[in-house]
Amino acid sequence: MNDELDLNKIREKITKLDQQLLALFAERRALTLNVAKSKAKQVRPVRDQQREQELLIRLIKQGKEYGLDAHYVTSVFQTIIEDSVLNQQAYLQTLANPNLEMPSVSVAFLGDKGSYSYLASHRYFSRRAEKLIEYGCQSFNEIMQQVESGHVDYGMLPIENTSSGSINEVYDALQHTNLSIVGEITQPIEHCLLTAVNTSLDKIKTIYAHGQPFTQCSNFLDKQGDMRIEYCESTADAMAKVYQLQDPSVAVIGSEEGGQLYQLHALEKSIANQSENHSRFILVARKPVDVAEQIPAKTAIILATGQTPGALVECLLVLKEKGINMCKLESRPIQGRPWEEMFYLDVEANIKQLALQEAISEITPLTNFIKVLGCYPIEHISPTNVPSNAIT
Ligand SMILES: C=C(O[C@@H]1C=C(C(=O)O)C=C[C@H]1O)C(=O)O
Repeated sequence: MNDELDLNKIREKITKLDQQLLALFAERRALTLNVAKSKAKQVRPVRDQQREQELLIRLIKQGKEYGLDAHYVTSVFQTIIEDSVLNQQAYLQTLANPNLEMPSVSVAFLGDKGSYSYLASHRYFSRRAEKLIEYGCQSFNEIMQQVESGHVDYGMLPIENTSSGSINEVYDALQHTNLSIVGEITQPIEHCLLTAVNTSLDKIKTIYAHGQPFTQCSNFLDKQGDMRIEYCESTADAMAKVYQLQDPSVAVIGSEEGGQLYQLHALEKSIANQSENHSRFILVARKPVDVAEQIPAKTAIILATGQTPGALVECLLVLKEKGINMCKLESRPIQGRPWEEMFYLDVEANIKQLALQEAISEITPLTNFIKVLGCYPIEHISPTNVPSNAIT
């Protein structure tokens, strides 16, 4: 056969090219680490969106010469840049906190292998530690206790989801802990219906899952008619159970990636109510971290105001006056004090910034209680857009 159309030969060439691409990705990554070292010396911000935009416009133009679509080139390079920025941030964080540089770290999370918290932990530490010691827990309180007692270094806790909202249990646990928030990560949640054996949707009679995925897939479940629902402590527990049963009438809601660890396969994909389904996780530790000046930071604060009219507004006005952006406001009841609320605020500022320190000093007398829960690098990298005339 003509060599050009010999499938095995073509695939061999593709395999070789892919390997070369990987080597080039790694070489680029190493160069961007040198960029981070240079920025550390000059105290320049990690992100330079003007440089990113120039680079994207040039690549789109060059891509067109190779017959490559502008959207394809943009999305590939946005992913590469996101990795480069996050890697530089992780490097600068270890410079600012030399004690964080450890060959192995231990992390407690909800569930076992395959849970969304497990996937988030692995993704978070893939840039930060060579070895991850996993500690699966049965509840959020157990995670907190494991970190508080020094049994593990970190705890990974889901705090909000784009479709089901805030995770109240975690907010409540934060009221009673001395742990600090030291990091965050946003994990795409891609719910699938997974089964252990070959089967079809009409045969499924029982679904195992954690409460959160149930809420997030309510539209899909409503359409399925009569199905028994078995609530589990975690997605990983649910997956282990379904693997053990090897039954064509049972299924579990979980990620395809997590399911692979239990030899489960997807019967239905993308079953969440919202197609863009993400969970934000926070990482807690016994000691706070310093956030390097070159990195955008977020500070989490909890406070309780008196029952006077406008007390919260007064606090928020201080932030406005200091030019500090609040990116989240959540309220939760205070146990034992009916109708009183604890407010959780996330602000886009570093606790080392004078403006935030002054704001906290001015807010304190307006409150009955105030505590900084932690200051940590913003892990979300919004992609730099290119002008539409560069694409067309
Ligand atoms: C590598 C740099 O840092 C960041 C990452 C970039 C990249 O990966 O190309 C570009 C600009 C910066 O946002 C740089 O400043 O050159």
